[in-house]
This record gives sequence, C-alpha cells and structure tokens, in this order.
Amino acid sequence: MSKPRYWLIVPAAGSGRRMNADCPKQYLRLDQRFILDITLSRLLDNAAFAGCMVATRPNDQWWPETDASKDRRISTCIGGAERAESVLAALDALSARANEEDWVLVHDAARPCLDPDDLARLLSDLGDHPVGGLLATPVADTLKRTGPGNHQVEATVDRRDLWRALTPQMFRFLALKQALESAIDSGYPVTDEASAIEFAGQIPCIVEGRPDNIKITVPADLALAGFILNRK
Ligand SMILES: Nc1ccn([C@@H]2O[C@H](COP(=O)(O)OP(=O)(O)OP(=O)(O)O)[C@@H](O)[C@H]2O)c(=O)n1
Ligand SMILES: C[C@](O)(CO)[C@H](O)COP(=O)(O)O
Repeated sequence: MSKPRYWLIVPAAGSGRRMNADCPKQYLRLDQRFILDITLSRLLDNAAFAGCMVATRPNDQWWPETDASKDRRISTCIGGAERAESVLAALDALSARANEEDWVLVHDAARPCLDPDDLARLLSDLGDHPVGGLLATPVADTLKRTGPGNHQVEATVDRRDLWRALTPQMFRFLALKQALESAIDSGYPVTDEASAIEFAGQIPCIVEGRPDNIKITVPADLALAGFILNRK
C-alpha cells in the first residue's frame, strides 16, 4: 500500500466580526504581509504537503492580491457559513485527489505564529497514530464559570487535565470527512475537527504545542502576533 500523503486545509472564509476591522482579519497585514500569506508560508515552507486547499469567502476581493494566489501548490474553494462547513467544503474539493487514508492537516488562517518545531512534532508524533489529533496547550489560568450572560461567578472550574485546542489538527481524510458530515447533519456544535472526530466516537491524541500559537481574534491580538513573529 502506498505511503499516506499529507494534505493541508486552511479555512480562510471567516468575516472576522470580533476583530471589527475594515477587512476580514486574514487580510490584515503584519510587516506589510497579509496574515494569510504568513500563515501559509509557515506551513508550506516547513513540511511536504501533496497539496493545499484554502477555503475563501465568495467574491473574496483580497485573495488575488496575495502571494499565495500565485503559488501553484495552493487551490481554493468557497467556504461555508461556519468554519466546519468551510473545512468540509475543502475536503470535498480534495476528494478527487486525496486517498481515504491520507492525512489532512487543518490550520486556521488566523494563526500565523505556528512554530515549525510544533508542526514537525505533530507530524512525527501522530504519523502512525490510529486516529490522529491536535496541537493543544495546557490551561494556565484559573477558570471561572458565570451565570448565563452575566458576570456573577458560579464556580471555579478545575483546570487539571484541561487544554486549549490549537491548530493544526490532523486526521485521516475519509474519517474526517465522514465525521464532519455526520456532526453537521446532526446539528452538533463543531468548533474544531477533533470535536467532530469525538462525536464519531473516536479518541484524538493531544500533542503539546506552544501557547504563542495564538488565533488572531480580537484587536489586541494583532500587535501580540506581530511581537511573537518578530521575536522568532
Ligand atoms: N465560516 C467560516 C468561519 C471561519 N473560518 C475560518 O476559521 C478560522 C477560525 O475562525 P474564527 O477565528 O472564528 O474566524 P472568524 O469567523 O472570521 O471570526 P469571527 O468569529 O470573529 O467572525 C479563521 O481563519 C476563519 O477565516 C472559515 O473558514 N469559515
Ligand atoms: C479551531 C480552533 O481554533 C481551535 O481552538 C477554534 O475552535 C476556532 O474557533 P472559532 O470560534 O471558529 O474561532
């Protein structure tokens, strides 16, 4: 049987509402480079992928301005209303090229600070794993739960064995496609690939990653990402 290949999916079809910027956050710039271009180069320059599928918004006016749009390794598809739907659209777009047992890595366009050593460790630690898994980092703060929609503390959550899920998340092509289809069809709230795999009854494995693999989400994250990238 041929050796499994590695495919990369980068969901980049979000609107960045929480960023409150004048363009989707993946098209904000750090050191004159689109965040999306930085993210894609952090992945494609540090691992051998059979191909890359980027899910973009319909009529994405910025994509043609990116360096990535000139990279023959990268294809695009139209994403969906939710992140999970964008990932599923990218899997569908790869269906003619990917084999069932090929690995798929899914990485947020909004995470440009991925450390190449974390990527290498994810690939090496999970390359022979029966299910796959994800980069994650231990919760380092005390966690509070409040009442619904208020700031009244109801409980302190035991943070032992709690992790913050990061990306990339790495699963077999067919298993991930089927798990996402099933979870989405069931209305199950899928916020990452691992939760769909868990919904399918499988057990993903965590590979500890750096906490500075941040997802640019709110305005304060942009300067932090710039600091992290300039420090590397
Ligand atoms: N329908 C969607 C929603 C999100 N994403 C992508 O998934 C990643 C993580 O999602 P998130 O940080 O939530 O991005 P947005 O949805 O754009 O942010 P917001 O929720 O603030 O609108 C981002 O790279 C985003 O572009 C996507 O491809 N398709
Ligand atoms: C996939 C993810 O980045 C893992 O933490 C996260 O679930 C994305 O959540 P978002 O609400 O789509 O940003």
